[in-house]
Amino acid sequence: MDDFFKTSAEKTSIPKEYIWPEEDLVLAGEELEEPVVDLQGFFRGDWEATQHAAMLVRASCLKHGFFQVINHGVDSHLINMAHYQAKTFFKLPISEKQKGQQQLGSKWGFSVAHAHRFSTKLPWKEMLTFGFHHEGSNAAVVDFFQSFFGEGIEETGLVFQRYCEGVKKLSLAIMEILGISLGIDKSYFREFFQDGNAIVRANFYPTCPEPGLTLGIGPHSDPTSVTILHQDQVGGLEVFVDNKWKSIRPRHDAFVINLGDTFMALTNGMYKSCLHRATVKKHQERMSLTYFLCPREDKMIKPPQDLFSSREEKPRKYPDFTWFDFLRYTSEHYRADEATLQNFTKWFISFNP
Ligand SMILES: C=C1C[C@]23C[C@H]1CC[C@H]2[C@]1(C)CCC[C@@](C)(C(=O)O)[C@H]1[C@@H]3C(=O)O
Ligand SMILES: O=C(O)CCC(=O)C(=O)O
Ligand SMILES: [Fe+2]
Repeated sequence: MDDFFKTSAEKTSIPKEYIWPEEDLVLAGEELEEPVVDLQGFFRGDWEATQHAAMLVRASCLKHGFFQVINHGVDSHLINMAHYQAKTFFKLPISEKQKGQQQLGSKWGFSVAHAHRFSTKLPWKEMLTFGFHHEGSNAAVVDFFQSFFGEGIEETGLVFQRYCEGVKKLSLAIMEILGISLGIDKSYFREFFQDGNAIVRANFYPTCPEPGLTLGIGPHSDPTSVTILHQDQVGGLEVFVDNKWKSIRPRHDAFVINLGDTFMALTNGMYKSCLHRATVKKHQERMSLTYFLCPREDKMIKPPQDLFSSREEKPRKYPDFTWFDFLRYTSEHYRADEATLQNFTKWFISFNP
């Protein structure tokens, strides 16, 4: 592990714990031609533009669960400030960052490579993770930063508090568009997530002496509902479509949206959760900010009536479960990969026949 903290010039190779199997390292061939969905018309209340946006969202969610949004309503200055604060945090001495070290059994705080949880296929990244409640106190994020890292980090907390409030609004707008795209009541999913929360994470991917042997994050779909991600201009995010890894060209004006397993279950498998990974680079470090939208923990994950029928053509694909059950599975029993929902379903049914 000590190697991780050396400067890139000092490193000649990477520790074996960071080396991924060859099948996970197959290079991306081309860029994904995913739709960029313009939300301006939706926010203005323009019916035709909203239908067009919903149609693009539907096509990409039926296929792979990935799209980008522009004119998303989150202030670009606020996004820049959030990146700046996150970068400033990751550049602190390791001893400062470790003051708020993620503890075993907790999701929150600073962690390097999940090294306290896993011992192989470690991701080449540092993370800072905290929670954000949609209906929580408007000082909760500031409180998190102060209690984990002490005084002097208030500005970072304030910026992230405002950033989360902006992204929360976007997340609920996306829920409305997803509802429209599925032909159900447009407020159905917005209301479902209104009292939800988010796992918020800044990912920092340092430069790597052997980028061809490791990954910033391995192939997985997010177990959460919808992920709203903002990345810098370096690039590294890749999505698995048509049996190939495809790279995503970063757009500063866009948020990346990818569906997670919980949303797939909420649509009875109709919309796909997106299989993705992140690569790292030899000479460029990279950063991304992720907002993993989650329902309230006791909410039942069950598709709305229109998306299944008791007759043969649309049977239920997953059991009724709560987000609490699924979250516990992915934090205590299973490291998220491409088959999380499938394996959770088997595991859950074996305990709840
Ligand atoms: C519920 C969660 C588990 C993870 C953090 C949130 C949402 C996404 C999950 C994760 C990012 C998927 C890939 C594997 C993982 C271990 C990671 O590399 O960070 C996952 C997260 C986690 O368990 O911390
Ligand atoms: O950094 C990225 O582009 C991807 C991050 C990611 O997939 C995750 O944090 O779940
Ligand atoms: Fe992810």
